[in-house]
Amino acid sequence: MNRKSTVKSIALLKHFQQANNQLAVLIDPEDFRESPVDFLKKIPEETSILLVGGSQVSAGKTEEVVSKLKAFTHLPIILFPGDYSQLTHKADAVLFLSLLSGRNPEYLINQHVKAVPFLQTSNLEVISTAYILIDGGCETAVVNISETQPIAATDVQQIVNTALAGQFMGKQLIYLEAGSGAKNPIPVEVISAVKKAIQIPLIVGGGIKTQAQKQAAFIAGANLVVMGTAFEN
Ligand SMILES: CC(C)=CCC/C(C)=C/CC/C(C)=C/CC/C(C)=C/COP(=O)(O)OP(=O)(O)O
Ligand SMILES: O=P(O)(O)OC[C@@H](O)CO
Ligand SMILES: [Mg+2]
Repeated sequence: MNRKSTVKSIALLKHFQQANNQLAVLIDPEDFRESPVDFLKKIPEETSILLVGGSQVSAGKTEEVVSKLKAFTHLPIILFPGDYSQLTHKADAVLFLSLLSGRNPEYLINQHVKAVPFLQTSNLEVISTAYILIDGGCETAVVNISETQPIAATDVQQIVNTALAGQFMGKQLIYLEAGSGAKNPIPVEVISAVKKAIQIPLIVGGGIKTQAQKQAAFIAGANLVVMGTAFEN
């Protein structure tokens, strides 16, 4: 497969820091039933990262899907876990998400403590990520699972302050999330305000379905755009 397979040779955080206009495709292990070969053929040629994770995934599913994909692609696979039980040695890295928009200690710190015994036995690259949920105009899985509220898309000050708080805490990435299948993606005004304020790479995802929406997110300052639902069957 003629993709950007060179990415794997450098640490993935470095890749985020150095590259712009990157596309990551999100695979929800719980819903992944097609052949990995067909899936890899269908996603855009420009895809440089595969994210694997879901808000609720049954035991063993993530490892099974990562192994299947690994057999057919050199693209780096980064876990995007809704729960520490999704961790697997078969992936290359994990977004160590802390849900900073919410006030639920389980998703701010407790999942992380529970992940440590696994991580101590693993070579997974751990990428500390400030995960910020913005209202995308509909109910989303992350809101339901985490029992937290998203920040209103109009509250740009609170979003910027949350992102900067994450940076000051030492997070290595900011992820602005409208929620999987969101009606409204993160507004470009929000992306550019956050981008202007922070010095670390910015990931944007949720509700991005078209080339135009993806391009708008890049122009506003997203280093990496995540698309999932658009490529689900
Ligand atoms: C630190 C470790 C090991 C895990 C992080 C645990 C935390 C803090 C998670 C943040 C909250 C959360 C539940 C995130 C889920 C992110 C995700 C994979 C969303 C994708 O959602 P889908 O499962 O595709 O949604 P649908 O149900 O709509 O398909
Ligand atoms: O499924 P979509 O809406 O593309 O969202 C991708 C990702 O940001 C969800 O966590
Ligand atoms: Mg899903």
